[in-house]
Amino acid sequence: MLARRYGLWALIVVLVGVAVLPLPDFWITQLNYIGLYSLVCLGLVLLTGVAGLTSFGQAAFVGIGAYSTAWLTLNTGLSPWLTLFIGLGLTAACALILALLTLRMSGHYLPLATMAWGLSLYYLMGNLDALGKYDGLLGIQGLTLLGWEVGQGRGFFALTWAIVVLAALAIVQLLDSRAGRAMRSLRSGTLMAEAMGVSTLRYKIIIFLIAALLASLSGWLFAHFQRTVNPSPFGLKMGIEYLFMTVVGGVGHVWGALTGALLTKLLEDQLQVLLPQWLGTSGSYEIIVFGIVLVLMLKFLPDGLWSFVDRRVPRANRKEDWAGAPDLPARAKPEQGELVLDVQAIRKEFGGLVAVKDISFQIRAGQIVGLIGPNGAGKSTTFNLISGVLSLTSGNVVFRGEKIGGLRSREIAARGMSRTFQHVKMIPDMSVLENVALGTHLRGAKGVVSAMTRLNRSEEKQLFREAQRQLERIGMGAFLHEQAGNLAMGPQRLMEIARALCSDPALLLLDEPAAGLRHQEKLALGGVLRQLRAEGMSILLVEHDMDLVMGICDHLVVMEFGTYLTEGTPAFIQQSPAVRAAYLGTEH
Ligand SMILES: Nc1ncnc2c1ncn2[C@@H]1O[C@H](COP(=O)(O)OP(=O)(O)OP(=O)(O)O)[C@@H](O)[C@H]1O
Repeated sequence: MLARRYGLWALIVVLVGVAVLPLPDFWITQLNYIGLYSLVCLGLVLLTGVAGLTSFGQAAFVGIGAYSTAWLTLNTGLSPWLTLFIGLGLTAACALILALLTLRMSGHYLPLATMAWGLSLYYLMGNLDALGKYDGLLGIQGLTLLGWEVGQGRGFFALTWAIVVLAALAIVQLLDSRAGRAMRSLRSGTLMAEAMGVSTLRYKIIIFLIAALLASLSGWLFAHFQRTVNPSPFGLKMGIEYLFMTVVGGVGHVWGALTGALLTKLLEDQLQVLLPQWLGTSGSYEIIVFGIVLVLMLKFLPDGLWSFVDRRVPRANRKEDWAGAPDLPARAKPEQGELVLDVQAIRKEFGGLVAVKDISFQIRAGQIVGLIGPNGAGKSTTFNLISGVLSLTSGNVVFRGEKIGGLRSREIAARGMSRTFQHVKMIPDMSVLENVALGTHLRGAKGVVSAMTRLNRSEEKQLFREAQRQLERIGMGAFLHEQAGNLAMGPQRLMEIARALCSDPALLLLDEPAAGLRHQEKLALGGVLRQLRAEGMSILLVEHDMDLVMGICDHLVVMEFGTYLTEGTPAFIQQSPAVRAAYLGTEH
């Protein structure tokens, strides 16, 4: 725990030591390059490690930062400190356009798109006369800061590493915030995040911009350090190398970016000298070694070298400093018995298959309604139509008097409907408390800049207080600091319910909450649901466990082959010959 708390200070002490000790200039130069690479890799940690978006095109953003300051300082005489911001602006504009064009792509299309823009920008730099074609631009001025030379050697070292440490710190703080939790939820797909009210595209764009800006900043420093720019350090090969460094260091860890940049650069230098000596011939043999190292790393240490350290350093529980935080604002709740949900002849067709055929039913405030039927009856599809995960073919859903058919799931969540999933969706490497705090997303407002600068602390306390309150409400107060991935199935499902409750819903949709639970856990779940109803919550339950359904539901709606079969009290449904026949698969 001490290691985590004082790790950053240890790094700063080492950096100051390097700056003042009489190390050979060669090593300072190497560390300067490592700092420049680290900035790009930090962006890749966010982009690839956190959001799961693979980019081979980061070197192109380095190029935009480098070329814009090179051209502007050489041709207009502007100060590099001004051209920095012009370069960042240009990068942001390019990144925004690329993000809007490519971030909706999934699978292998996004990495291919990043390669395409990496290649395009490389050839653009190499073919424009104004940018000196492949010879590039020469004679770029060094940096000075308040009269100090910081363009070379130790001055540049201090400047670059101060920026790297500040950027790393800002990202660490960002990831531990409302915005950061939303970003961390992106890796497991968009379904859960959207259901918690997160605009996943918006956060992907923000991450893409941050990564591009860090790369551009690195390019600005690079141009004034090298005093010359040409296209080769900004090509696809370098784009791949940045990703290589980050994966080797640990793409899921902020400090993995620095580790990867450091070790890759050091190894590259040593191999460039040693391999030709050993082999008795010159050539880029280090690339071959890197290729082999990467394959072995992906096989045996896929989370990177930093994960090796991370696993061995104990993690302290989050300090519980939110006891006195004020309550989050709560929405007005419907009166007992008021109509909350009115499902009006909803229909879903998948090609020729009618999965849900004109289903109608209602839920009133303070009711637990069960949606039951044999496998494949269309329950989950109905559930997804109501919560906005699937679009309606026809029909409508009215929630608290407002038509919500056609709205996105996050828009429906904002209106007070919250859900859990048939297969638990969580962020396994976050604590239970942090996972549940994701449910408060719509009730907070602080964004990326407040998180990076820690101006979000009072809101964070409110969000964590609410998350703790909801966990205690369902009897999970003892699990706050447990890593979510370590929980058994029962507590995982309860955690999802607590997360859904954090959004202050008027209607809770539970998709097979008892699936995979042991008998005692089912009894505990039944108790929690009864307690929620007693507190005025309305619940729609899709469930196969008939003991649970019959024991807690006020009203049941039965489906079969996508159609409405019947509805009524549990006692009525138990007696219904049509329902029995449906479950037994006989004619009725
Ligand atoms: N995305 C999809 N594309 C095509 N068909 C689908 C899709 N989703 C569901 N279906 C089909 O719609 C029908 C209803 O499926 P659904 O999952 O809603 O049933 P269910 O009652 O929830 O079943 P279970 O109890 O097994 O979860 C099934 O025939 C299923 O194969």
